[in-house]
Amino acid sequence: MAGVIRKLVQNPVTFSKYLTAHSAGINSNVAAAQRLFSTGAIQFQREFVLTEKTGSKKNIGLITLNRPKALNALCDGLMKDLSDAVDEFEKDREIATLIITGQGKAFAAGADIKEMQGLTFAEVVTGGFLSHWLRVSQCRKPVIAAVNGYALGGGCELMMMCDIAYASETAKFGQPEILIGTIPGAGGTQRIIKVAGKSKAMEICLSGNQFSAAEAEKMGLVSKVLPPDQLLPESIKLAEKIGNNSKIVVGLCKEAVNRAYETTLTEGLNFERRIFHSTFATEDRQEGMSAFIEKRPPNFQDK
Ligand SMILES: CCCCCCC/C=C/C(=O)SCCNC(=O)CCNC(=O)[C@H](O)C(C)(C)COP(=O)(O)OP(=O)(O)OC[C@H]1O[C@@H](n2cnc3c(N)ncnc32)[C@H](O)[C@@H]1OP(=O)(O)O
Repeated sequence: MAGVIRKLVQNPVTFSKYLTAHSAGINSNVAAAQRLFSTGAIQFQREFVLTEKTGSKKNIGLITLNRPKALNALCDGLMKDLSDAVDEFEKDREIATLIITGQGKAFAAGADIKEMQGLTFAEVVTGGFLSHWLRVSQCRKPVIAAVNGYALGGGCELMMMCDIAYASETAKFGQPEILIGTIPGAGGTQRIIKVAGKSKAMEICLSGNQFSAAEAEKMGLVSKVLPPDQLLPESIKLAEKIGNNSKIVVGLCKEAVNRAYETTLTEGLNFERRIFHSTFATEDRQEGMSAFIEKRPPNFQDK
């Protein structure tokens, strides 16, 4: 029974037809499927994105961009699915850390050129184009990009929206928009410069040249380069390490680090001090320090 339902839910269209067809009939199957969803035993498989709870405590939300035939080109549907998946894991109190990776030989080969090709200025200005794109950068929980292959254009920008990036030795990066008559539109001209400086940012954005994972690591775009078979296990290990800390304090720490992007050093230092003070209002700060003194591991309650 569970096997049948598992197959059905892996295809949302089939599943929704199934639910309709059986609404008046074999309701026990429907109820069983709903039970599996509600216990989290099965995650809803969207058209362009797979989600899975992983790690030894099942507290890591793994999101896999799943449009491999088009090298995970970021069409509107995929970005909507990605945004929904981030919503799902952000709401789930058990999930500590998110990981985004790609199916096949690409992380993402950029925005969908076929979808953009016919658009006019009026359509992109008035049509809410890019409206789903901010979701990853607005996630309160830490997000790790596990870059398995091409991260080009919007794919490189998506990686930079994440908090930490690990890359496979085979990954390729670049902002090739200039080669197709446009410019990066989701942070490429703004975020590379913060880590790599003006000369590198200009070189990357004006030439459209691809660069290797080793170069990305050297310029600080990714923090670790790994053999392909180690990419996901090492990303999960890092996500679990982060997940062992207090969720509330991790969220505050992420906010403080991100503030450095947006503000002056003096304002950033003031903000950091206030956030530091605010951790003293949490039970987890008390627990962490007590655990150290009592020479035992902390038992954080996310309070
Ligand atoms: C919805 C929000 C939009 C936000 C916009 C934000 C601003 C961002 C702009 C961009 O990202 S512009 C796109 C930048 N990316 C590129 O220019 C890369 C394009 N792809 C390539 O250069 C090559 O595909 C490759 C990555 C170097 C790989 O080459 P390879 O020879 O190995 O494979 P292909 O045969 O070229 O590709 C396979 C398959 O995938 C389709 N495809 C690849 N990239 C895209 C893409 N960006 N958009 C749409 N489709 C893509 C490619 O067309 C092939 O499919 P078929 O044509 O054979 O059906």
